[in-house]
Amino acid sequence: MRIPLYIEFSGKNVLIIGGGGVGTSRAKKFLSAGARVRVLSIEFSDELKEMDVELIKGDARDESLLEEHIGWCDLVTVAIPDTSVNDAVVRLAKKHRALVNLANDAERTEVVVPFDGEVDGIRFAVTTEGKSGVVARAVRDKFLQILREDEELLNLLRAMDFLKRYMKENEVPVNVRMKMYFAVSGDEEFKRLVREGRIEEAKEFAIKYLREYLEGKRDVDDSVVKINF
Ligand SMILES: C[C@@]1(CC(=O)O)c2cc3[nH]c(cc4nc(cc5[nH]c(cc(n2)[C@H]1CCC(=O)O)[C@@](C)(CC(=O)O)[C@@H]5CCC(=O)O)C(CC(=O)O)=C4CCC(=O)O)c(CCC(=O)O)c3CC(=O)O
Ligand SMILES: NC(=O)C1=CN([C@@H]2O[C@H](COP(=O)(O)OP(=O)(O)OC[C@H]3O[C@@H](n4cnc5c(N)ncnc54)[C@H](O)[C@@H]3O)[C@@H](O)[C@H]2O)C=CC1
Repeated sequence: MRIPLYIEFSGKNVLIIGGGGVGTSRAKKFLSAGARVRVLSIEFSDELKEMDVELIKGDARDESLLEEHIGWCDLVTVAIPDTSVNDAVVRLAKKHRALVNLANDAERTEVVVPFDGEVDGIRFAVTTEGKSGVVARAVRDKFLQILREDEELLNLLRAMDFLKRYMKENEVPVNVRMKMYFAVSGDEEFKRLVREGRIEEAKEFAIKYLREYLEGKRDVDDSVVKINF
């Protein structure tokens, strides 16, 4: 089963097999994340020729060539119509401990490159695992619209991010931090300030709440904490 992860790609080596439309879009994505990108292909798109990527002219059916470049990479993407090279890619990637993305075989791919979106620091990724890119795109757009219209949620993120940083900087112990996240975010006064977009006041309220708790002026029941690690 595949699980979602956000992985730092800067400094990682990515090999893309196939320099057509799909290979070019993958190259852009990994390059913008700071990866070193190498494209192995018979032909290259004009766009790729202008990009900061290494172009290796060759046929992926040549196994020694394939192994040389798979040995270099952390992740290999197959973006050619011919699925017959997939077996060799999967085998060599296993040998050299590289991750495999098969853009030409959604069922078999180890890594999925999802449709992703971001609104003011909230990131999400959507995949139908190959059932339909059109639908995954529509879901992505729907999520974007929902988040953009939810000013309250975006304000809550700003206030909660501030509270977390404040407590970590001030070395508030983790059990108290966990308690505060749930207690403060569930407090009616805090919620009202967030709803009304009064972020600075919400931040001040959160710090005051924390101080009162630490000074024993406020009692918070352990049951407010919704998760226990
Ligand atoms: C498994 C996966 C590969 C992976 O993980 O790498 C995969 C596989 C395949 N896609 C196909 C087709 C389409 N792909 C798109 C678009 C995108 N597809 C992407 C990801 C993924 N595509 C992964 C899972 C995503 C999921 O399913 O949820 C995006 C996000 C990222 C990217 O490609 O860089 C990119 C967004 C670009 C953007 O946002 O601009 C569109 C629509 C469109 O462009 O709107 C269509 C046509 C319509 C359709 O098919 O619905 C085909 C069939 C080819 C054939 O029939 O031969 C296969 C192969 C197969 O199914 O085996
Ligand atoms: N978003 C996705 O994940 C999508 C995936 N696909 C899949 O990706 C495949 C590639 O799509 P496009 O980039 O549009 O095709 P394309 O035909 O534009 O590009 C293919 C590239 O691969 C190169 N190539 C072909 N055989 C090769 C070999 N043996 N060794 C080295 N290079 C070789 C060609 O020179 C060309 O540059 C499609 O056949 C389809 O299966 C298609 C659409 C979307």
